[in-house]
Amino acid sequence: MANSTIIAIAGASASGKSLFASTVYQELVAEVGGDCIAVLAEDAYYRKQDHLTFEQRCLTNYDHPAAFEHGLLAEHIKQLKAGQTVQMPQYCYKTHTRIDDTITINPAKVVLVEGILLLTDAHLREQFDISVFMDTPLDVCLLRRIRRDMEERGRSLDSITEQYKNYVRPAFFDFIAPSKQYADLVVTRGGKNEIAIDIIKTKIRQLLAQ
Ligand SMILES: Nc1ncnc2c1ncn2[C@@H]1O[C@H](COP(=O)(O)OP(=O)(O)O)[C@@H](O)[C@H]1O
Ligand SMILES: Nc1ccn([C@@H]2O[C@H](COP(=O)(O)O)[C@@H](O)[C@H]2O)c(=O)n1
Repeated sequence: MANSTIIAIAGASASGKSLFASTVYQELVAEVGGDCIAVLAEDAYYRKQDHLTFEQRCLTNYDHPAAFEHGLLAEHIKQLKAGQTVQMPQYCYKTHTRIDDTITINPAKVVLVEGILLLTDAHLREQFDISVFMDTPLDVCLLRRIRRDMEERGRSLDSITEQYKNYVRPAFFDFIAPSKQYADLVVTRGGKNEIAIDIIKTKIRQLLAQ
């Protein structure tokens, strides 16, 4: 299957990107089937850090573009567009590195890609047909991140606070907020904005009908 449409969903950490992408995916996949739509996560492309100790990995700045293998993500998007299957890496936030398994992603007419720094990279931007920016207020993102990182990513309140002050907040102002200019659509209120979800679903249905 060639000529896929690639839809990027960017925005701050815990702005609702994953929820937005998975809601669109789940609601459409029931209707159109798994062959038509696929999801990639930028987080899956965090660099492998097997050569570092756990203590060293805790010091990495995970909000800087250098933390990601964006070249591999761009390559995978190109392969999907060319009708080829890719092996998306799997990432573990508890060990701060990839696990050995991969997830097979088959080419699909519409591919959703979600992640914090997607719109900051010119090579990636060239691959996107539609770009969405989740414009959730930063204090709301922080509250959601604290809860999520404690419940799902094995973090303490102290470690979340330190990482937020040193890396997450500065990266939002240095990289993420300036990348909003590249978005076609800006979504407020996070991953449960039903009107925005419906707009993207309607656009995808149109693409699938072509
Ligand atoms: N509009 C919303 N209302 C309530 N909770 C939300 C909303 N959007 C996202 N969340 C919750 O906030 C947390 C972060 O959302 P997530 O989609 O993982 O963000 P991101 O992928 O941008 O980091 C999750 O626990 C998610 O369920
Ligand atoms: N080992 C890691 C890797 C990443 N992070 C944080 O994840 C954020 C991006 O993922 P979202 O789902 O929140 O968009 C990013 O802000 C990193 O700080 C981490 O804490 N540990």
